[in-house]
Amino acid sequence: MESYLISKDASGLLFYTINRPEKRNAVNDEIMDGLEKAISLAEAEDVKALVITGAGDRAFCSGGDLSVFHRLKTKEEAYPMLSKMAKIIGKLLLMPKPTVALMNGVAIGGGCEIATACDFRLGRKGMKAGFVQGNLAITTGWGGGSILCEKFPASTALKMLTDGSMLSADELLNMGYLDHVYEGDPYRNCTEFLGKLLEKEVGVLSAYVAILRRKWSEASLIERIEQEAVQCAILWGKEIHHQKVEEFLNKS
Ligand SMILES: CC[C@H](C(=O)O)C(=O)SCCNC(=O)CCNC(=O)[C@H](O)C(C)(C)COP(=O)(O)OP(=O)(O)OC[C@H]1O[C@@H](n2cnc3c(N)ncnc32)[C@H](O)[C@@H]1OP(=O)(O)O
Repeated sequence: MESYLISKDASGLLFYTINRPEKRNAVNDEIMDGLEKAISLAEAEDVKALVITGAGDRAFCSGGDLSVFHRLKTKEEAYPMLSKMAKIIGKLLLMPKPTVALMNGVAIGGGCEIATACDFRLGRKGMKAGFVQGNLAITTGWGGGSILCEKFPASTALKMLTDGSMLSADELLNMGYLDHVYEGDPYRNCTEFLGKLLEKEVGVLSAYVAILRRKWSEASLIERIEQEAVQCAILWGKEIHHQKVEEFLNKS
């Protein structure tokens, strides 16, 4: 089974689907590479927006694949992985087309970081999301913390990050993290939410998103994302982090 799927519909939407439902769509190197490929493909003239989603109805993305990444013990071993995904999420953040996180299920840790980098976030009724990294004695490491602090009020962002709790779809909607909560077919709900955006010329969409991208570039957001990866790698190398990951893997 392909670990990710890339498809394009007639209305100009490019879909990137994380296809590892048996691992709650956890991110490994292949998923990172697939996301980078989808971001590149979305630059095509006929693409109006990039939609990121997950296979199945249990999880959007459960973050980094702990069964793989827990082998990374030191900050020197963790940094290349963190920096690789931080760079890809930086490309997602600044890509010249609108982006949508179609959150078909739970989003955890790095899964929230991917969603936060998108322009719009749609959540399936009943889904939950949480920046749980603090519970694993690390911080976000793929840029999600820096982007959250850029896009949301400081207290909202800091509470989400330091709390490390799973928040319900209604809570996420009320705080403005989700733009819409949907029931039923994800594709239909996504196209209905985008609505008249899909009638606009690509040049208009690109010009509008450029206003946001320019703001974030001038705020040195890419540099801040890189610093976040460096900081996460330092915490990653500490013993307490490895103990917390072992606890999760032993639970499983
Ligand atoms: C790389 C760091 C990155 C960052 O911060 O930058 C991070 O993302 S750190 C955070 C990492 N993610 C997590 O801690 C989430 C761990 N997973 C869970 O809490 C649950 O699995 C959940 C809530 C996603 C789904 O719970 P549910 O009860 O529906 O399923 P199971 O827990 O039974 O899991 C099914 C199956 O999937 C495997 N699984 C789930 N998440 C991950 C993961 N992140 N990495 C690796 N494997 C994962 C789980 O082990 C089960 O596998 P099985 O072989 O069936 O035992």
